[in-house]
Amino acid sequence: MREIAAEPLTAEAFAPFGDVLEAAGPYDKLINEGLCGRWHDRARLDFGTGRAGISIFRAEPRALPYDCTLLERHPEGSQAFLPLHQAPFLVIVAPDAGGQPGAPRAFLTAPGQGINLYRGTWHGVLTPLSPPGLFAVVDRIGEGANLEEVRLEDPVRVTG
Ligand SMILES: NC(=O)N[C@@H](O)C(=O)O
Ligand code: NI
Repeated sequence: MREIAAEPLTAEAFAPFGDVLEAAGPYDKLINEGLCGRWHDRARLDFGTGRAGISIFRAEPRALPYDCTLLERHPEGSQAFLPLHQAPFLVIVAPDAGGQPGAPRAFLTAPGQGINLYRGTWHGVLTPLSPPGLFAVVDRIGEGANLEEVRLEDPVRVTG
């Protein structure tokens, strides 16, 4: 069993895997009569031959240390997880290594952060760490297979 420590999620560290969505730094536009900041167009969405869909996920909370036994990717589209709460959640990603996941990395979100996984990024499934585990998910709706799963021969234990 490999062991890795979860890192704080930052846009820089996550850049090879996707976007971090947060109201951080100066807003791009002030709208609604000056009553709303807009952090504009902050994610690289890609739905290939499909279309964008918004779904609601209610995922069972897990606990740290967390044993990750499966990684997956969506070859046909990006996937964004936008928490409908302010609780941190766990994000596990990995680079591609010849069509298989490479060395995994784990990130702990700050309250209010969401993520957008780039099309084809290896990742663990949605992993909340506290109830209610509610998220809006923006991903591809379309024909054809869009899920590749790899069960890890050497699971990864993620510590806090
Ligand atoms: N399968 C599904 O809709 N969700 C996963 O892709 C996930 O990353 O949680
Ligand atoms: Ni996924």
